[in-house]
Formats: sequence, structure tokens, C-alpha cells
Amino acid sequence: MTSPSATPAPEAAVEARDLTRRYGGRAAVDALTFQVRPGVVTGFLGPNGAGKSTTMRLLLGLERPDAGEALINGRPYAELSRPLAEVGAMLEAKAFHKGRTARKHLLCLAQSQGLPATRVDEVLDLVGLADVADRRAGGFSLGMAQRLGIAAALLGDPRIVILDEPVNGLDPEGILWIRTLIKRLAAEGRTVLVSSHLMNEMAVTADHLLVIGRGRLLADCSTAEFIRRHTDPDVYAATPEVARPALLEEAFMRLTADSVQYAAA
Ligand SMILES: Nc1ncnc2c1ncn2[C@@H]1O[C@H](COP(=O)(O)OP(=O)(O)OP(=O)(O)O)[C@@H](O)[C@H]1O
Repeated sequence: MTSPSATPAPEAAVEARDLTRRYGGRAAVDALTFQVRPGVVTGFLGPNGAGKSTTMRLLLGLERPDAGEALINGRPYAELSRPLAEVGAMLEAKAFHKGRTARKHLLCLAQSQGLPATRVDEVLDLVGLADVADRRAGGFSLGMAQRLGIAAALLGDPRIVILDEPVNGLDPEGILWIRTLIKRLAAEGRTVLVSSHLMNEMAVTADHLLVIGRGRLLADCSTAEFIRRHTDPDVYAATPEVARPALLEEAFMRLTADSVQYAAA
């Protein structure tokens, strides 16, 4: 039998090390250090302006850190040889050329990354857009645009998926669809990092939480542990276990109350 110490710790798929990004002298992301593990859904939470989107942009090489490192499979995004095959992301649902059809949009992306064109129809099927694949994406509803964004993120069949507010503005059916997909991606062993403002949604989707406020890490633990630690003990004790996910919002408010800030323009 192999002793646990003989097994090297797997390299974190997504990692921030002392990650810092400043705008005009103010730190939007402030010495953040965390790892995101495969096989579970990690929720990325924080009040408005906490630095979630900036952190995701840093991880995806869309911005450069002022200090520290943002790593995908141990390397900065810019050093990945086939980025879409390693990490898929949706930061903004409507990030496509409005005059292009959904299929054309995905084909262009596939070609630019050396991915097989056959993958385009696979992801269109996966997200339920096969029937509207030849319609111009500019006419898509928000729900359809979100699905197209997710199709683009999954084009390279990446082991890492990063989604910024994927359920924003969706109807209940769209929310349920994304929730089911996100859980399946994690169950397949992928690393899934998802930001959201919708606490009820995170409570039923995320296994693990990273919570930030003013660019700093406030919590890094399982969702159940987060609720236990940050809920009033009497309320926690009086709430049956099945109902405890509903306490996430209160726990989040208690933890982040001091971190809500609105910087003067
Ligand atoms: N390009 C930029 N130039 C100047 N300031 C910026 C820029 N991008 C972000 N910021 C500032 O950095 C801080 C963090 O913003 P960020 O969008 O990362 O937060 P967030 O947690 O994603 O917020 P939200 O939940 O509102 O989307 C905010 O104070 C924001 O105003």
C-alpha cells in the first residue's frame, strides 16, 4: 500500500498567488491567494466591486497583474499552447459579432484555435441551440446568448471552466439548465469556477466557496462550513439540515457587511 506522503499533491488547476491588480493606486484585487480544485463546483462570491471579474480577467490573461501570479495548470494563461483546450470561459454573454450566425461564430473560434469543425455541432447540441444554429446571434435572447457563450467555453472540451454570472437575467428554466450543466461538468472531474450574486442559486450549486471583499480573501471553505461558521448559532441550531442552504444569504451578508463599498468616481 502506498503511504499518503508518497503521492505528490496534484497541481491546482486554477491558482492565484498573492495576486494583485491596482487601478489608479487602488487595489481591485489585493494579494489574493487561492486554489480551485477539480471535481467540485466552486462559487466565487463577493459584493459589487469586490474584484471577482477582475480576478477572472487576470486568470484568463485579459489583464496583467501588478504583483503575484494567476495560473492555469501551473502556468500564466499567455503561456498555454492551446488555451481553449485547457480552459473555457464565459465572462460576458453577448461577446460575439452580432451579424454572425451562432454556427459561424463557433466555427471562427474553432478555426482560430485549431479545433475540429465537428466540435461546433457537438457543442450546439449540448447547449440546445442546434435548431437556431443558422440564425444571426445578434437577434438572440439573453438566455440564448448565455447558451452560445457556454457553447464557446466548451468548444475545446476544457478541463477547466470559468463562468462569470452565468445565470444573470435568465428565466427559471434557463437557471435550472445552467445549474444542471455546471454540476455535470464538475461530476465529470472538471474544475468549475462560477461567480454569482444569486445566493439561493449558489447555495444549491456550489460545493465550495471563495468569498472576497475589497479584493481580499474573506473565506475559502465548503458551502456547508461557510453557512455553519457565519450564521447566528441559535438560528443555525433551529434550522433543519435540509433547510440550511437557505441560510447562505444571511451568512454572506454577515461576513461581507464591512466590505461593501462604493468608490467615488
Ligand atoms: N478597467 C478598470 N478601470 C478602473 N477601475 C476598474 C476597472 N475594472 C474594475 N475596476 C474597479 O475595480 C473594482 C473591482 O471591480 P470588479 O468588476 O472586478 O468587481 P466585481 O466583484 O466583479 O463586481 P460586480 O459584482 O459588481 O460585477 C471596482 O471598484 C471597479 O470599479
